Amino acid sequence: MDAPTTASADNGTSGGGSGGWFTPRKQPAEDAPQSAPPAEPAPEAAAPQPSAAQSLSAEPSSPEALPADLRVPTQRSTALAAQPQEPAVQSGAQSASPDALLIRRTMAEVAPIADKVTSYFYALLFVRHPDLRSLFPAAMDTQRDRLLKALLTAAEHIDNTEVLVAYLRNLGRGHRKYGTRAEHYPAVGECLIGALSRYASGSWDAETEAAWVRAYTTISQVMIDAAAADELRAPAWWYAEIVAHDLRTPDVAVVTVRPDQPYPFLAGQYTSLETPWWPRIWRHYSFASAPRSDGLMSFHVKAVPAGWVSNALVHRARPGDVIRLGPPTGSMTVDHTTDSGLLCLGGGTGIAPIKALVEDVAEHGERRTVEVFYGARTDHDLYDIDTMLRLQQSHPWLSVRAVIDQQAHLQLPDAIREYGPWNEFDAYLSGPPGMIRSGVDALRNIGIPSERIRHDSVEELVAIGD
Ligand SMILES: NC(=O)C1=CN([C@@H]2O[C@H](COP(=O)(O)OP(=O)(O)OC[C@H]3O[C@@H](n4cnc5c(N)ncnc54)[C@H](O)[C@@H]3O)[C@@H](O)[C@H]2O)C=CC1
Repeated sequence: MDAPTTASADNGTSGGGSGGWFTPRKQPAEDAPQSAPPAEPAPEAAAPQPSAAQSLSAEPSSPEALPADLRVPTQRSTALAAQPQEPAVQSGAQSASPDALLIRRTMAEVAPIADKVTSYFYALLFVRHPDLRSLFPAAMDTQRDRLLKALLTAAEHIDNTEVLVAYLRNLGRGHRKYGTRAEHYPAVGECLIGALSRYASGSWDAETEAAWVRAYTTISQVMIDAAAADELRAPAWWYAEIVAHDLRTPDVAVVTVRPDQPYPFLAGQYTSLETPWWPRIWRHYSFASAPRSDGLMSFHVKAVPAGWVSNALVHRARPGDVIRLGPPTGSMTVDHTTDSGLLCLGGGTGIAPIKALVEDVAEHGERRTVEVFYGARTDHDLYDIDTMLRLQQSHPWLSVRAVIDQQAHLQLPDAIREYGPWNEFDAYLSGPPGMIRSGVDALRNIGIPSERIRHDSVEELVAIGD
């Protein structure tokens, strides 16, 4: 996710109130590409929405989802769902706004029946707007619980304008690859309110509805504006040809691709990826290398049980196949304005972005200490250890330690306690959700402040599989 930016009332958020329900203030270009859905099923491997450790306890965001699919990092300060008569975003720390309170009341009522609300929402959407069905994947299973979960989190963080706006801009940009257009937003908003009003009937009233309309109008306007601005500078998606496919273990492949046009990204970021075999199903993968002069990019993919995309990438994809990539996103990137050491924990395929970060430091010619702990269940699972050791040989500032659960009888986060001190280090964590959680705890316990701990969203990591 892009760094949060402060938004003013005019910052693309002032579409509410007039012109009917959720009527966007301005339309992006009419010829937006036709393709995939304004929603995305769960990710498989890489991890969206890098966030500082303080957002662990909450539900950080998914960069790809429905317009109302809001998962935002935790800090709270301001009001997105603005005061009545004042639909724009507010700034400054303050207690919950009246709209936020109304929205949370709705969410509290629907939380126990989230499944019903979600089903009803999609039923409404597809019955009233059958043309939108083709924007979603054929199988909606993984989509089903995303929206409500996201809304619950948005309700929780509705007053956190800064983070929410940054998140929504990212979401708006990310939606371009689905073929989402400005005119789709009112349809989603009306069906969302239709579903909420039906299932939150105990607390629903005109005031509550007005609060939701304001909030959704604001949300959709930020996304629409961001998509329109992005259209001026970047394609909605990139085609990328697979140029190498290296099966490192029976279920882990390193897949190297060549995008059809320049693809700017930063080491530590991730993208969304769609295979030709599962149209409109996008999954997130971290880039496994820093940007290269030849433009090639690679991903480490582990086939997970019932993972459609991951299994296709590992077992079916071959050089010559063409995939699609969404825009790069994520902020688990190296801060080159400091010379602090980097403490990096990579668990399993989580080593992918860590390798990219190491390459990034090397390219910047910095001689910062970089300490990598690479965790795996068995030594066979250390599929990229040779690459990491080669990097260690070339760079005296880099040290790589393998932590094998079976041999060490401890997991990655425990291992770092035996080294250090780490209090002068910036920490980067990449791997399974359990590792991120316990890693953050371990790092905090050894004195690394939260704001110096970076990782992708645990929320997204939890939602693994197809
Ligand atoms: N940017 C990111 O954060 C990325 C995350 N991933 C995620 O990494 C995971 C990789 O899966 P696998 O290779 O199967 O890894 P895995 O499940 O085999 O775990 C790898 C290592 O992480 C540590 N670990 C795992 N669970 C832990 C826990 N609960 N507490 C403490 N340490 C734990 C252990 O040292 C283990 O050997 C996937 O969930 C994938 O989504 C992958 C790429 C990038």
